[in-house]
Amino acid sequence: MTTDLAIEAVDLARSYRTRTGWLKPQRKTIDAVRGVSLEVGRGELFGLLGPNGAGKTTTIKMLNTLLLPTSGSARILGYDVARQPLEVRRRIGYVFGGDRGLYERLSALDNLRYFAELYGVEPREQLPRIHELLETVGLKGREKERVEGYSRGMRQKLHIARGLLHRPDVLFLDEPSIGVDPAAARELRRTVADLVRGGTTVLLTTHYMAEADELCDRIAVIASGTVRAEGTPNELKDRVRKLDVLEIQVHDAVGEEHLRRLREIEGIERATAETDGTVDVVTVHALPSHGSHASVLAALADLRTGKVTTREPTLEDAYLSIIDDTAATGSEA
Ligand SMILES: Nc1ncnc2c1ncn2[C@@H]1O[C@H](COP(=O)(O)OP(=O)(O)OP(=O)(O)O)[C@@H](O)[C@H]1O
Repeated sequence: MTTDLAIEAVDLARSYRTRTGWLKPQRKTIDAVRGVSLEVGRGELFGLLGPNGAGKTTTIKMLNTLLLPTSGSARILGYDVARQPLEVRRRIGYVFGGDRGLYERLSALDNLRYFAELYGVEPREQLPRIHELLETVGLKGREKERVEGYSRGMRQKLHIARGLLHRPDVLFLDEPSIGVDPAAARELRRTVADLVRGGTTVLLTTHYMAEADELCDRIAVIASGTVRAEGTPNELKDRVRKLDVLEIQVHDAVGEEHLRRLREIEGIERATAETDGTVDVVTVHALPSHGSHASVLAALADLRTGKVTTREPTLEDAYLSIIDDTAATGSEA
């Protein structure tokens, strides 16, 4: 079967039926994914971003045949996920973040041997393939150690090696860098980029915007089960390029009232505050027409303010603006 598309989803939807309450159980339907359409070309690295509960994992589970869609359809390399699941499974790998799925008491080598057997890798091919993958993910030399002594980054690399044993054409990576330190996360990104250079198609979910910006060819932002925006990282950033982003350090606690005052200033589209433990940082997205910074500082006049900086909008700014629009149109679930 030949097609240029590695992943194609058309109006994919999935609802879950749950029961709430104990004495008087009530049935509830959750529409986790409500009509997602996506096209990912062969060899592309495609990112799926969205807040908690947006429907990313549910979408991935339908694409990798773990869940049947309630409606809509999807094809992987031309094979239908509902009607040809075995053809699909042979060609995909699935790596999810976290601690599940590895045997702690076994070495990395024995884990990979076990999974190679399970995935039906030819016995003669198993060891060479395992050593090649240990090299690819940077675990060579540590393969005889038990997984229980592995750091989180090493486990994630081992997960990736496991997902690649049967040479899948399409790899689903669900939050691969969750809980991984910055240096290990950088190495993981390098591994993923190398895979894509080698021709593997990757669908990645992540909550780390810098990671998505660095890695992804294209991104879909999903919220409340539907795609809210799609494009290259630069195209998404273009949505907020017209805005000035202002960051103000504040040495007192910033309250809701301050943010409300800021949002009332004409030309200010968004105001948020974050703390790094010692200092609060207020971030303001403003139209260039909003005038001087004086009005912003006036709204924070009762606080001790420090450095004020302006910077280029990032993918995170674009993402937050897309998610804000979703909330503003009242379409949150
Ligand atoms: N097995 C299930 N039974 C009932 N509801 C579920 C089930 N799995 C997911 N959901 C619900 O479906 C919605 C989408 O969940 P999903 O896990 O796909 O989101 P997500 O975007 O992957 O979130 P996160 O970033 O938190 O992993 C959520 O409201 C979630 O509570």
